[in-house]
Amino acid sequence: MPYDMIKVDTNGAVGVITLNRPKALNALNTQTMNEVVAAAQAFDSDGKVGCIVLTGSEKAFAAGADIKEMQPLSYMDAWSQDFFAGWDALTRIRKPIIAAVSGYALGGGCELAMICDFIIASESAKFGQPEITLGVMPGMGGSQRLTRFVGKSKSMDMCLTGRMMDAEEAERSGLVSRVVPVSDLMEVTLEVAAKIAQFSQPAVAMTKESVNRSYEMTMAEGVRFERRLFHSLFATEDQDEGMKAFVEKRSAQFKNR
Ligand SMILES: CC(C)(O)CC(=O)SCCNC(=O)CCNC(=O)[C@H](O)C(C)(C)COP(=O)(O)OP(=O)(O)OC[C@H]1O[C@@H](n2cnc3c(N)ncnc32)[C@H](O)[C@@H]1OP(=O)(O)O
Repeated sequence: MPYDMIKVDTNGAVGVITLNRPKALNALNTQTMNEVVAAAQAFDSDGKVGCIVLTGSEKAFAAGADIKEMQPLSYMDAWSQDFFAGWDALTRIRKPIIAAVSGYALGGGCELAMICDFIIASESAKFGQPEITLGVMPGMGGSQRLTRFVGKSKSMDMCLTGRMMDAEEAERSGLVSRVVPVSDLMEVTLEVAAKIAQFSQPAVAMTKESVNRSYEMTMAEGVRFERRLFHSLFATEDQDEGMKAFVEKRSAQFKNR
């Protein structure tokens, strides 16, 4: 599929999706959404890809949903299209998606980064949910995901004032997993993604599923769910290979089966 709003590439076993609307600071319109989802689905079904990276530019990961596209919408337009529901498809991608964020990650940009499995930020990253300044509110999951990441108090502060959080505050609050210098962002993120991609794909996918389920289940249900997935991995050749390789003091050669 030809892409206009994104660039798609691979780096070894890592699939890389780069938002590419620099003049609009990677504002997320419907076409961008459709292309990101299509590219992520293609990587998800490509057996040679073990991990996906989603990134933007140095100035902006994404400055939000495209305000110029949204501005003329009526309630009926938004409701009948179930506007933004298309992004939910990303939550069904089974391979890990890492967001590599530099510059602005605002509104839908912050929400898109949070849909990913974890966020690596550069020192220039700025996160925010400024929808309140536009007379609306987060609509791509921000009020829910941000609250789970940073807690009620800070989430209320961010969503109700529209203020931005810098990378240092985002790391301290648990929104991002690590902060690196701007010039190192892609190198570090690709290294992290390549490390994940070398592991058994079924084990990685089930680990992702299990961590994500912790948001939706009670502790007791979640622990039972984890244990069932753990048991099922003993049906894979990779469990046999991984443990045999440890005992034999050699590197495991996973076959993703
Ligand atoms: C998904 C939901 C439901 O949660 C909703 C949302 O995401 S609403 C959008 C939330 N985002 C914002 O409100 C941020 C809007 N942008 C800005 O405040 C500023 O652009 C900035 C602070 C990020 C950067 O400022 P500056 O460096 O001065 O650049 P600008 O000249 O403002 O922008 C350059 C260029 O990009 C266009 N742009 C920026 N953001 C958006 C956007 N979200 N939608 C559409 N277009 C955007 C901006 O209009 C400029 O283009 P031109 O007007 O020069 O053609």
